[in-house]
Amino acid sequence: MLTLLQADPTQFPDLPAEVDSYHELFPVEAMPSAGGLHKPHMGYQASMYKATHIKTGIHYCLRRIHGFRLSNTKCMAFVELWKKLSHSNIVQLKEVFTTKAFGDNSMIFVYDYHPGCETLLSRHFSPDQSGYSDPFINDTSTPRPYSYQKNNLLRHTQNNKLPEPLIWNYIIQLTSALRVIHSSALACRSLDPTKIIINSRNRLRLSCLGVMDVVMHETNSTINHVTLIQHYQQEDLTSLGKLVLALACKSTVAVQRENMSTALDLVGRTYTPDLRNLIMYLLASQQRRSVTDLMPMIGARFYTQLDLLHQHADSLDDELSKEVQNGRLFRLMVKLSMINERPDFNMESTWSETGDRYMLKLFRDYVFHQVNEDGNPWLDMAHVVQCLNKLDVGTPEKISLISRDEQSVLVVSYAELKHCLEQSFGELANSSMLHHDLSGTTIVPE
Ligand SMILES: Nc1ncnc2c1ncn2[C@@H]1O[C@H](COP(=O)(O)OP(=O)(O)OP(=O)(O)O)[C@@H](O)[C@H]1O
Repeated sequence: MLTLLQADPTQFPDLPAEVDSYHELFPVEAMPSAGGLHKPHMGYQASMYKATHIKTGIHYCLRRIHGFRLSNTKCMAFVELWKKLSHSNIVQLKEVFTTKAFGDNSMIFVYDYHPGCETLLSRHFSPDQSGYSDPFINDTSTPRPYSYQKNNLLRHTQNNKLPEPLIWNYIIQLTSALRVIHSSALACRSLDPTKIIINSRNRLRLSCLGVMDVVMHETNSTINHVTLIQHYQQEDLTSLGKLVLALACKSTVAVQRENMSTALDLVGRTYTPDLRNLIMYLLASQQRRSVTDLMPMIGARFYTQLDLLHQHADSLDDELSKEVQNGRLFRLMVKLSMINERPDFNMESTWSETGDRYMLKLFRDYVFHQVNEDGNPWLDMAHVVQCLNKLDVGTPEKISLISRDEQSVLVVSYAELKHCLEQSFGELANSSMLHHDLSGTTIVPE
């Protein structure tokens, strides 16, 4: 449903009808009020839109960096690397281009669209979650007493403690993404709770990938970014440590330098030593760290995660197999409906009422228009499903089809009915201009 949302032109008069190969733009987040500015994003204003690809109809997420001129195309090498990177915990980058469609020079990053996601910040650190609002937050000049910070953090951790298995679940997903990113000689550079999206099943995805490489390359073109990658990768690991610490304390205040040791104490008291050790390792920025060193720390929790994923995949398989059956019956019903009571075909007004088609018409009555002894409608889904399945298979079982005036009875097998259906649909398909079925595959009339 979310993918079908369309913007109301009166509400968003400034939205262009088309941007490069995309149309039907819809702001993913509230647009700033008239005269207001979008939030700054590494020095640039940024906004997010859902959009539809004009040719394929596929939905994408466009991240627009306002007022950005690309004068150096060297950074596009990073874009190519990001485009090739595919992983279940990252939002796939599709393409990057510049556009004047918004009336300025904008840079557009096109990503896969994941409907119904929110950011990790809004899931776990939103201001309306009890205990998050910090009375000092709006007045940075007011000194924050140490005891206040400590008590506040204590209150947070005790009242809003996230279950430890959930935190390890996040760690496994995030390290999994970092592992492929770092092994592709790239760095995430935006590992913070506003740039990680999460769906209702706790699947995390790193978003905004590649933006820093383009924007920072541009503003700092003298620096050789390739030589800095290792440095950025180390920063990713520090950011991961901060993120896990913030999650464990359920507070972004925990990662402020002056609160860190209190926060680590709290983690030690609230969670297993393994979690604290992992955070300590990640925050030890004076030593060289690697994402692969985290694997032994995760240990057997990995198997738990794998088992949960397999269970989920099994339940999806079950659901999918039901849908496959539904699809099969749906196609059968479409064929029947296309034949039954067709007003005319090849100038023949009685085509659907004679021969094979007459039997199919009586069969339609037999399946869908049964009545009970009192003449009232008899609505039995199991009867419908059973009949359609027998028709699809073409069983030798015979049924009696009664004419509407009840003057004649035709005894016919499902195999014969199936033959009638295929013959009649074949005639229709042969004379239609488009020899395609509803799934887009060519119909070869039998
Ligand atoms: N690929 C995506 N598919 C669907 N929704 C997304 C996608 N990427 C981000 N979003 C959603 O778009 C919204 C805005 O994302 P954005 O990255 O701008 O976060 P933000 O919290 O507004 O951070 P910032 O203030 O730094 O821009 C968020 O609600 C996020 O859940």
